[in-house]
Amino acid sequence: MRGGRYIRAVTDARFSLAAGERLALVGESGCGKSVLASALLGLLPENAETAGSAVLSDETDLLAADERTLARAIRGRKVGLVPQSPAAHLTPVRTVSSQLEETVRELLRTPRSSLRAAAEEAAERAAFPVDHLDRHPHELSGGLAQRAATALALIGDAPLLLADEPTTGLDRDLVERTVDELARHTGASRALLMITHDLAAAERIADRIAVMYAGRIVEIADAEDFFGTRGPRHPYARGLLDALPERNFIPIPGTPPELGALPEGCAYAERCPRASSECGAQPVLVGGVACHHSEAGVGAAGAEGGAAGADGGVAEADGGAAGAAVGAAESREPREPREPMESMEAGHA
Ligand SMILES: Nc1ncnc2c1ncn2[C@@H]1O[C@H](COP(=O)(O)OP(=O)(O)OP(=O)(O)O)[C@@H](O)[C@H]1O
Ligand code: NI
Repeated sequence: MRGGRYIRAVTDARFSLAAGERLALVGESGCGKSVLASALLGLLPENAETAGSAVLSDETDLLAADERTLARAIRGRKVGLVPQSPAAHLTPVRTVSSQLEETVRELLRTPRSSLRAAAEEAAERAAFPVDHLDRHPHELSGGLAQRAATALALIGDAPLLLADEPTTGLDRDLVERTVDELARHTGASRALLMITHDLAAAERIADRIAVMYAGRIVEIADAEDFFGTRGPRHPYARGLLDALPERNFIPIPGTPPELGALPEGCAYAERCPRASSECGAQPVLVGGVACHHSEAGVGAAGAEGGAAGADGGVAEADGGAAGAAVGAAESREPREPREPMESMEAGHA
């Protein structure tokens, strides 16, 4: 960071993503979600450092790839990005058609004479109205700009879509429409990593939920369990759900810690109703939760603390071995459900 400060924006992020799976990464502002996404796309600033790996099923390591490989072979082709702010992502001075045509030409090598038809096809895929193709981004509503950006993200037929806050600033109706459209574009063989602080949007779309706090994934769970009767197991995740207006509407007291001044132990301890002296030691993610006092969940009493593996293969399949990953299938063929994992860590210098 400026002034020579070094912060670890993301630490020990471990997860897998199977072909066609939809994972929502949730957490409060500033917890490191976008840094994680940027790391996967090779879009971190020059002075950022990463460690570990993020491996696709064809063994491409997103963290090891150089800029040339990222630009030529990965972005758009293996990982499609649905941006946070479509209006800012689209080029203001060019029509939607010309931007689609350019991407079609680049990614699909479509001959000049067929570009317009290919752009129309790309538009239709994302439900962008063809009669708006000759408009400039500022002439579009928020929803249509989002569809234009989604159309661009889908052109390369990448097996993984990465959407960073795709619903920011949209009203509830539009949030639901956007999320449903993302669901339509993913799930068969195309996986989705959706970053959001909107838990309702996450619930609507995700198969699994990863909760991030102060740069770490503190819980990863099947969405059904997380939002259902079992509920979240990490006190922070529980707090997030309890804070929802449609649930208990009880905000979590306090604020997240500065990433530059994290405690040695659990970063949530100072806000946590369950904190004890044990929390001075960093809890590791075991069985899908990183907490010394994790909630056992309904009907599973006793899966406390260090009861590693009390939950069998729930947590990230690799049983807590160091390693994280994004695996997404390369082809449309069905794949085995879980990809191997490697570890990943990203920090800002
Ligand atoms: N380019 C950068 N240089 C220095 N620090 C950065 C940079 N980008 C992000 N950070 C820091 O990394 C931390 C994580 O930021 P990040 O943008 O990933 O949060 P986020 O979870 O995506 O939040 P939001 O929900 O607000 O988008 C923050 O403390 C932020 O200040
Ligand atoms: Ni962000």
